[in-house]
Amino acid sequence: MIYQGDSLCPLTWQEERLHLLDQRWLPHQQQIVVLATAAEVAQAIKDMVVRGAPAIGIAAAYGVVLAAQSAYAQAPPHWQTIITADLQKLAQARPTAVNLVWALQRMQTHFSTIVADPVPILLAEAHRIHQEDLAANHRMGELGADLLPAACRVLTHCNAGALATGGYGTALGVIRTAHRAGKLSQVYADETRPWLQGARLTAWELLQDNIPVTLLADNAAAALMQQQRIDWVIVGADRITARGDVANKIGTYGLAILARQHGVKLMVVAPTSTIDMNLMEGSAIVIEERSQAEVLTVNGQAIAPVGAQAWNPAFDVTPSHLVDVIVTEKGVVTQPNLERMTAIMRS
Ligand SMILES: CSC[C@@H](O)[C@@H](O)C(=O)COP(=O)(O)O
Repeated sequence: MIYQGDSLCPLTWQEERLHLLDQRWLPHQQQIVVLATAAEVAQAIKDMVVRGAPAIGIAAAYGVVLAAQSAYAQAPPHWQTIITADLQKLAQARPTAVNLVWALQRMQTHFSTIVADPVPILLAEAHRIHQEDLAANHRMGELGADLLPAACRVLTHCNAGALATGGYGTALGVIRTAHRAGKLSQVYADETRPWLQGARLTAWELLQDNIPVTLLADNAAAALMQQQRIDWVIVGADRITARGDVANKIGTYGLAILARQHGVKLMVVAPTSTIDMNLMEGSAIVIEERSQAEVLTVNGQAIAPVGAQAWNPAFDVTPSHLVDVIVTEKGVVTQPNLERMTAIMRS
């Protein structure tokens, strides 16, 4: 297991290498993968060894350090030209989470000022991106928990926890803080088919912190809300547009509709690095489609007849009018729209 201070963390930089806690094998095995090249980092992001929007961004930042390390060793004056292909590989690893290109752009802002060995400067920036994300999560945890009533019953979807971020988590950061404050009476987690982030990662992560969790098959959420057993749905995001439309794990949109129908509130918790002010409409967000095998098999075992096909979008888009509140590290946006999103980004 990897820790940042007292926070579980999916990745760390040690001895000039990126170490990842391999999320494909949790909760049964805790394997660490050690990566030495940017191409390996891009592949690890594609394969979901590391996943979750902020964690993907942080991993990509360290990927740039690995690219620069190798390019500078090869031909010092030409390192920036040599790493172009690596930067492209990293940028294309997964399309939906904007944190990936956000982190790459942030790393590249230093390129024009670097005159000698780029590694110390780029490594310092990657560490900063990581630490800022951790701090943002703690802040969002406080802001989000403040919005919850006493004895609150919450439902979360996918894994927007320490494992998906630089540590502590976004949606799970709010749940952690609220739990510590004694404000939660029940935490439900959707199993989150097909990759089972909820069953495998969220349930594991919460139990590591001794936070009791009740797992739901995704299709049980409607009945739970109908029985008035949920007060807030709390989720993370992969990309939020300028008017507040939210791309997040497939199934979030369905939960948002259910929540509105049953008078349940929807909270989206995401750092400003997840907000893409260049896009207005959620329909413009590129939604990753993953392999059919993720739906047709479980643990490598077929669960459907040979010949069945599957559609496997990794994310969906929830329109802003179904979102009650977006919590960022800069503050809270209620009933998000362009004006309010612009104001928070400028604050
Ligand atoms: C803080 S993580 C926010 C999102 O990235 C999370 O909710 C999510 O959808 C993760 O999807 P994944 O496909 O596991 O990378």
